[in-house]
Amino acid sequence: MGRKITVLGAGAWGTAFGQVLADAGNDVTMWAREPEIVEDIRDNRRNGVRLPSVKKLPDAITATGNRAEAVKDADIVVVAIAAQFARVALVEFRGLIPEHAIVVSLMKGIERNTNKRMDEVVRETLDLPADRFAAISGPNLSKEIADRHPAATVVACENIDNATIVAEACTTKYFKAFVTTDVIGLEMCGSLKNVTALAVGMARGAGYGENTAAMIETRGLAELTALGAAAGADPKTFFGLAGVGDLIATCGSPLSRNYTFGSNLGKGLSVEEATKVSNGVAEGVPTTDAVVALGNQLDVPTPLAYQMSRALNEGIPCAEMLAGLFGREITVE
Ligand SMILES: NC(=O)C1=CN([C@@H]2O[C@H](COP(=O)(O)OP(=O)(O)OC[C@H]3O[C@@H](n4cnc5c(N)ncnc54)[C@H](OP(=O)(O)O)[C@@H]3O)[C@@H](O)[C@H]2O)C=CC1
Ligand SMILES: O=C(CO)COP(=O)(O)O
Repeated sequence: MGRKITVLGAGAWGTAFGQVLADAGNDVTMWAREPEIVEDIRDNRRNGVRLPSVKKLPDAITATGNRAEAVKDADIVVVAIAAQFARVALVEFRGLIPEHAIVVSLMKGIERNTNKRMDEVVRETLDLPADRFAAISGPNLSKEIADRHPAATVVACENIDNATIVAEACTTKYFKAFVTTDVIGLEMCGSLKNVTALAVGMARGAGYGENTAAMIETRGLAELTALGAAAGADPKTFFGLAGVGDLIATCGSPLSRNYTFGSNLGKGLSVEEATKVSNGVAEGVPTTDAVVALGNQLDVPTPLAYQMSRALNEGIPCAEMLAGLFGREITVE
């Protein structure tokens, strides 16, 4: 049975996921703050600004810039806003979202200054009980999914029945959703892999090859697993689609904004220059410092995030960033 689903944020992933939801038989309303994007989706079934590769979105997608109208009677509300702006954007929806609706986050980031995950930010801002919050994360490069290439993802909710409702709502012939109750694990995977992708991109941009990339990915995985476990996640989550799976996709593709941002740094661009040429939000950039802070808070070493933070804040070159990953002492892997 098709549901009424609203997507807040018509960026690349919000729009591509809206298409998945429409393909799965749901009625989809996109909310965007820019009138040009609303009009383009509503009148032309296009999002020429954020997802130009899709020439025609499904007829079951419409758009509005009116918040109350967007979420009225929604069964599911999907949030796909740049993580650092989630709080400020969502506060405007407080009290508007129907009492029964499940709220789903697609976002992959940790909030700067509070060091909070998106499940914490969304629930706090909307005053939402845990059983009505779900997160979706996995190897989901938006352009490939918009092209309907086969892919899979994971839906996490403390209430497995609600995770299943969301998974069913986004299942199509080409998009497969698995479920879990490990919300913290899923959030940590999605956010922290972006820091690793920045570092791998930087190494690639600097001209380093497979050994270097494999070293960063493996050490990155160990770091995000340790931090995730300390935050309360199930370590097994890090070895599934949302962990290793997303690391492989994000660290291996120029379609990733984080990888590309890092690659531009590795080629010698400054953070300002890399930001200017970035095609959408590179969540790893603000998340890196939040990961270092979270590591300090939880007493977990985060050498990769720390060195990446030096690259972003102090402009250290890639060779120095990588040299700083390891001490002189020989340790057990
Ligand atoms: N692209 C991908 O492949 C994937 C992305 N994700 C995650 O999904 C999230 C969204 O990514 P994506 O859609 O690709 O990013 P984009 O950069 O394409 O879009 C970001 C969206 O956030 C909106 N936004 C930013 N600031 C505000 C604000 N103050 N108020 C309201 N809306 C705001 C933007 O609106 P505006 O256009 O007005 O600026 C835009 O709709 C990120 O956390 C990302 O990590 C997860 C999986 C895959
Ligand atoms: O999360 C993603 C793929 O799963 C998208 O990565 P980027 O945000 O780096 O583009």
